[in-house]
Amino acid sequence: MSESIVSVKNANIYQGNNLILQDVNFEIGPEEFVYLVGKTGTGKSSLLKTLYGELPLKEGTATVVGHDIKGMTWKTVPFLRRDIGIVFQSFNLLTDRNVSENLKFVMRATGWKDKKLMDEKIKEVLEKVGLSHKEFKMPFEMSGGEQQRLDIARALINSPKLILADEPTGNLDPETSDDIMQLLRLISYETKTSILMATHDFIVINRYPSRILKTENGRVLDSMSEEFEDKREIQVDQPL
Ligand SMILES: Nc1ncnc2c1ncn2[C@@H]1O[C@H](COP(=O)(O)OP(=O)(O)OP(=O)(O)O)[C@@H](O)[C@H]1O
Repeated sequence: MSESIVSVKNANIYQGNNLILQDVNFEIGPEEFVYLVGKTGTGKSSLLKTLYGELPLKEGTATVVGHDIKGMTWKTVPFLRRDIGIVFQSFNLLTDRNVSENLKFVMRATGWKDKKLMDEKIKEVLEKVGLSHKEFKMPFEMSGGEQQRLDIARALINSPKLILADEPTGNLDPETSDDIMQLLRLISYETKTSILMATHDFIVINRYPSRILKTENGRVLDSMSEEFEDKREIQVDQPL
């Protein structure tokens, strides 16, 4: 695999002192779309949080878009966050600010200053997610699908090479989930962004098949590995 976007080697993932996943090894290449599946409580969010610097990496190594995750501090995490996009199940929008202000908040926090450039970028990302002309809408005036589109627009502000998405369709009905999946896949394709997406949504996985990482029994299984093919352990034909 050429230059990895994510590289995790012999990593142990902890919540506090509790070991959640051990000896985690995988790489994600440019433009790859990878699902992260597994039963509830098996460590999907913990793994993602470690990759975006919310949980410390105590053992092993991980590189995310060129950032060494080990030893990250509150001072260095913002540099990592500038280079990745994060999409949440619960959208995490500022409910008292409109669409444009939600985007500007992130822009200011990540060093944007030029007003004209900011307006241009806002127009560009809103167009990309299908929210053109909605810049003055408040989150409560928008449907769940529109709020998720705004969350995705926010993740795209700094043109990241990687999006980490934690159950982005978890709060949406099947039709809206499908729209959001199409959008994420389009973004991955058009903007050459790698995406690692945690999901329980087996309908989505079967409809848009792609590589799968599965958390199970304290390990991460990789559908690309020979071990996985031999054992045929990952079957996503039922709710996870
Ligand atoms: N803030 C926390 N403090 C302590 N333990 C936690 C915390 N968050 C999660 N855990 C524990 O870590 C383990 C893994 O949880 P995690 O949220 O990573 O799983 P998950 O696969 O993402 O689950 P879900 O599919 O329900 O989101 C669980 O045993 C959980 O109870």
